[in-house]
Order: sequence, then structure tokens, then C-alpha cells
Amino acid sequence: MFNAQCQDPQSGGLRRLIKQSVRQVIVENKQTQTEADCFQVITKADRAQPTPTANLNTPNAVPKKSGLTGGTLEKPRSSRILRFDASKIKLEPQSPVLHRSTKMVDRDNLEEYRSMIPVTSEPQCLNPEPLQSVVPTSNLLLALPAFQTPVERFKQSKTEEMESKPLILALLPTQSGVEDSQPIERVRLKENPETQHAEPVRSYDSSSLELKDEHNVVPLNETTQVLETATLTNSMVKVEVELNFSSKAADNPTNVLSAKNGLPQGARRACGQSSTEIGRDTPHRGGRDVRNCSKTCEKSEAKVAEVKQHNRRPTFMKNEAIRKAGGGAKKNYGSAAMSNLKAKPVELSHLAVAEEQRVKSSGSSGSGVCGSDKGRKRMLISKDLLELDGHPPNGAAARKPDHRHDRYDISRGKERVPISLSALGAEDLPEEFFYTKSSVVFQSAHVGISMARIGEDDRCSGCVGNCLDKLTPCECARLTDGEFAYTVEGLLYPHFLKQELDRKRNLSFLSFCLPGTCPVERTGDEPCKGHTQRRFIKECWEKCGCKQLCGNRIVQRGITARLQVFWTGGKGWGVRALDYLPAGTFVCEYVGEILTNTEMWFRNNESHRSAKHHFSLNLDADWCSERYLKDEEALCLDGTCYGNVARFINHGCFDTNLLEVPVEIESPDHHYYHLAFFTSKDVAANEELIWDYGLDFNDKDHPLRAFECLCGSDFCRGKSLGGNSWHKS
Ligand SMILES: C[S@@+](CC[C@H](N)C(=O)[O-])C[C@H]1O[C@@H](n2cnc3c(N)ncnc32)[C@H](O)[C@@H]1O
Repeated sequence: MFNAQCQDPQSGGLRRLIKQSVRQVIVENKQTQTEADCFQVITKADRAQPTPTANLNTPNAVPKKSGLTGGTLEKPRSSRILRFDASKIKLEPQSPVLHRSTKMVDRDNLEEYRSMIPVTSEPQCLNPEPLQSVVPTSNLLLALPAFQTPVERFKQSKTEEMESKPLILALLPTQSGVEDSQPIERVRLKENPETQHAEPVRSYDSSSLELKDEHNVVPLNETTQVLETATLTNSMVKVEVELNFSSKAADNPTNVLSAKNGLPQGARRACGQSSTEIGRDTPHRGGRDVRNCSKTCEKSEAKVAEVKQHNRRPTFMKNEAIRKAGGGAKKNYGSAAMSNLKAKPVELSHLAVAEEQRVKSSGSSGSGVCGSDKGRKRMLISKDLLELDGHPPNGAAARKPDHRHDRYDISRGKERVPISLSALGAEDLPEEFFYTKSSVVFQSAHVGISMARIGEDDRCSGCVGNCLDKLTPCECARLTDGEFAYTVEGLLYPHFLKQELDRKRNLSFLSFCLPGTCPVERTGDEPCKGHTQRRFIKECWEKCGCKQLCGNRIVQRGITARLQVFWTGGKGWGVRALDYLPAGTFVCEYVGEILTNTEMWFRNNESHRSAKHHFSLNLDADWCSERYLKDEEALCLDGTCYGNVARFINHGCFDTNLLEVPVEIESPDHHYYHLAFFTSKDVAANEELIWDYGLDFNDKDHPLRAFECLCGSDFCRGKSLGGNSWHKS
């Protein structure tokens, strides 16, 4: 679909090829500028017989897959932890503040999450001992197991139902929460209150709620009155949370509220506040030097230190406790894959079984483009592909896709930052797809990356710390044309950007590889006129000696910019950055299923043909290499069913703000690489992000018809396509 460029450097004129064309655009300054078509899918090339001369013994040869072993099918049960401020949710359920403060974490990673909790939880007036009686009402950590749909949830077995109990992990005290708070007795959940799947109100009282009787965590008593309600969205399931607080304080001496001050018995006031005495403690007198206070005063240095020390204790359950409580939550898809260094490739047959299970168990997956690709086999492109001893990540292969969109974060916690979805003006939500942070391999695509094959020259094993600190480029940088591509700020160097933009706009002779190596040419009617050579970036990686914080590791760290999927109108969904992004900022990688040209061609002729939007692109930056790439070898990415936020990025014919750059991480094998998007210029907050698909809008041989382009550029190549547009077909 996207990304291959051909031109005849001999004639300099424009000649249309079978799949690609180069168009000349006369820009205002009368300079002739050419824009190459990159948005390309397989046409005749895929139907042709493979060229038998491919030499797989070359250094770049792709290792054949063999003997893939390991892998167990385990039903993934992840849990989401939603931290929200009840008062804010109540007032502004969709505020960005709320959005930012929402974080989904696998149960196994709670400890990691602890460090991310803002210090606003610092107790203001709390006595650590009777904390159970001082219950803040504003910050609550609530874990809800993830479910496919509410309906499915209620079909769960009794055992699983037990596991689905909400788990209050912590109540974080805030200043405002002190005066009017009481112990929570009940959390009442009402799922999907506004949808047809509305389920009856589900109440969890002290016996069904799992609470950790630890600092900041509140035991339950009998239910009495509702003091606070809140609504949060968990994976498109709207959950109304009613926090029921005790009013039977007198029954419980530790929960007695002082009629005068509203504080539970045993809680202390901060110095300078009302001088009401509570219990035997001596309150701090206003204006008094805290150094003179006794330890019983909570403003005293000793008390503050004690409180701080107490708060350093883990607020959350330990993993083991959580597993017991939640029934054995598994690591989530992404993190498990990335953290399992000893993983072996997932056995394909297991994947097939998993896929079948997915199709069977997902009622909605039988429709639409994604629903039609039953039985596909996929693997994560990650360390679990490495041919090392070990096992695949638990449940990674068997994980069921959850097709619903979470508007607060369509990645469902898989990305480092939430990717929100603004559906303003849209009639429907985007079509279902499986959000994946890393590309997955479809059955025939050979992208096995072997650690053993990564040689000394392909990594900087002798480096330490940050390679950017070195005076001379490390081995990885040498593979990036001998220099680092990234600045210390993590941006693409301006000269790198300029060079690549020039290369795209003004296809110079030097940018082309020799004819005769192009798979298009081998099967087409016309000779290939060359492809633009792409400059690859080689990032440092696990096998390098440098640290994870090395500045030559940008794309592998994932998305850091706040992105939002929004409704553009005519173009469908698009992506914008919520903040200003300077030129050279990494935005995201194009993630999808990795498949061969041949497989892509079949898909385009079958399931994708009638699709409204198309999500496939060619990884053809290696077409300039000396060896042939057979059609069964040349790779494409299809983001239709498995993809990330990049699948929503729209096309622009000219003056786009994104540049696609091939980036190698795992190995310097140009056969498979990551296609990373960087801002090609400064991008204002809320500006739509677009890149040039390089689509040949006039290609009538293509199985998919080009869309009628609405990029709005004066140099638009596809705005008046007449009958060639799928919109009109
Ligand atoms: C990779 S998807 C982009 C996301 C898509 N807009 C959506 O709603 O899912 C590519 C598809 O978006 C639409 N599209 C992208 N750029 C466009 C443009 N400039 N004008 C019209 N449609 C566009 C076309 O339907 C195209 O097949």
C-alpha cells in the first residue's frame, strides 16, 4: 500500500510504472520537485513466479524458521488499576486531568507503579497508626479485572467471577479528604449504565471486596450511606462507583467521628489548625516552632519523619498476595514479551490454536475485515523471537484481542502514555482492531532474529553508559552512515532530517539503486527505474554494552508524545499531537502484522478489498540491496487487524509534518526494520499528523483502489480521481 519509489534517472522524465510513479510538482519558486509514490501494495509482482536465484547465504540472508518450540496456552487475566480522583471524575468525567492521572498497570507490576504515584498522597494531617479511621475520599486506587465485554463477564464461571472482584488497593489521603472522610464500607459498581449491555448494579461489600489492611487501605464495615459517587470508564465499560462510608461510627471506636471536628477518633490535627484535642494527643499550637513539639504532635519533626517512613512502606499488595487475591494474574502482553529474555519463539501451532480460540470466544470477531482472518498465526516481534532457551511469555500467544476501544487510552496501557480517542462529531467509533505495541508476524514472514547471528560489528558491545557521550561513534552509529542520528535531546539531527526530506522531494540520481534488483521490475511490463535509497538508523540494543538510557535508543522506548485519535470528517479518523512537538521528535512506529508481499496480495484481493480504509505498507527500503527479494520474502506491514496508533495517521500529498524513517533495532538486517515516524518540522499542539503514503493514485492495476485524496494541498495528487476512487466505486 505505501512505500516504494521508482524513477528513471536516465531520462529524468516521468514514466509510470506498474506499481509506482513519480510525479513532478512545480512548486512556487519554479523549482521542479518530485514526489515519489510510496504507498504501495502488491499487484502483479505477487502473482509472478518467484525468481529462483535468491541467495540466502548472503550475510543479510533471512534465517529460515525451524524447530520452533515452547509455549503454553494460558488464559490471560490482567487487571487494570485505575487511579482517579473521585471529585474530579464527578465533575469532569472526561477532563484531560483525569485522563493523565489514569494509568493501567498489570497486577504484576504494582511495585513499578508505586513509584509513579504523585506525591500528592503525602499525608497532611494523618497519624499513621489509626490510618484506617482516616479515610480520604478523593484519591482511590481501584483494580478491576479486564473483561472482553460485560456480557462475557457475566458468563464467566464461578471461579472467575470470584477473581473479578474489584480490588481496592489504596486510598491515598489528600488534604481535602481528611475532614469529611470516613471509612469506605462498600463499593457499588454499575457497569455500562448507558448502553444496551447495562448490567444490574453490582455491590461489593466488605465480604466481597478485597482490601489490603495496610497503610492507606481501609477495612470495610457495614454499609450505610452513600457519600460519594463517581463514574469511570474501564475499557469501554462504564462503571459507576459508589463509595459507601460508615455512619455507624459509634459502633466502631476507631471510626468515631468527632461531632465537633469531623475527624475520626485517634486522628490528629495539624498544627495551626483548630486546637481541638483529640484523644490524649497534644495538638500543635499555631506559630510554635515544630522543633519544640513533642512526638505526639503531627507537625513535630519526629512525627513527620515517622509518617514519611511509614509512607515509604509499600502501599500495594505484593505480587504474591495479589496473585492469591486475584487468582493468578498474568503478565500483560507487551511487558511480558519484552522482559522475557530467555524466550523461545512461540510455536506456530500454539498460535493457531490460540487464534482459533480467539475467534470462537469473540462473538464479534466474525464480522468485518479482522473477523475474516480466522486462523492466522502471529508472533510478537520482540525478544521472544530470539532463538534462546526459555519459554514464550505467559499467555502472550493466547491472549485474546479485546476489540472494544477505550476512549481514554486505545492502547489500554500498552503504550507509555495513554492515547485518547476523541469521538466528537463521529457517528461511530473506529472499527475494531487489536492494539499491539509491537508488530506481529504472520505465518510465512521470515523475521526470526537470532542473537547468535548478531555479530560484533553489528553492536557496540564495548560501550558503557550512553553512547552519545562518546567522542567517536559507536558501532551502531557507524551503521547509521557513521554518525549518531539523534541529538542528546532525543531529536533527529536537523541535517539528518533535511537530507531525508530532500531525498524524498528531489529524487537525485544518487538516491537510486541499479535496475535489475526490483521485484516490481521482474514481474512488470516496464523496467524498473530504481528505488530511492533510504537511510537507515541503527539503534543500540540489548546486545550492546551501553545502558538502556543510551541516547541512541529512541524508537524502542516507544511513544512518549501525547497523541490523540480524532475524527477528521472526510478522511475518517486521524491522529494529532496534544502538545507542541519540535522538528525531529519521534512520534510512533508503524506497527502491524508482518507478512510477505504474496500474503498481502491475497489479502488485498480478498478480505481487504471492500474495506473502507486500508492499512498496509511495504517495507521496501531494502529493495536497493544487491540481492533479490523474492515476493515470498519481501515484507509488508498490515495494520488492519493488529496495529497501533499509526494506523490512524492520514496521508498528505505535500508538505507533510511526518517523515518515515527505517530504523533497525534488533539487527542490522535490512529485510525487516521498524518504520518510525518523526516530525519533519515543528508541529503545533492539536495539529493533525500526516505523512505521504506515496500512493499511486492512478494505478488501475492495483487490487485496492486509491481513495479520493482530501489532503487539501495545492499539489494534491489524488483529489480528482473520478472513477478510480474507491469512494466512488
Ligand atoms: C492508514 S488509514 C488512516 C486512518 C483512516 N482515516 C481511518 O479512519 O481509519 C488510510 C485510509 O485513510 C483514508 N485517508 C487517509 N488519508 C486520506 C486523505 N488525504 N484523503 C482521504 N482519505 C484519506 C483512506 O481511506 C485510506 O485508505
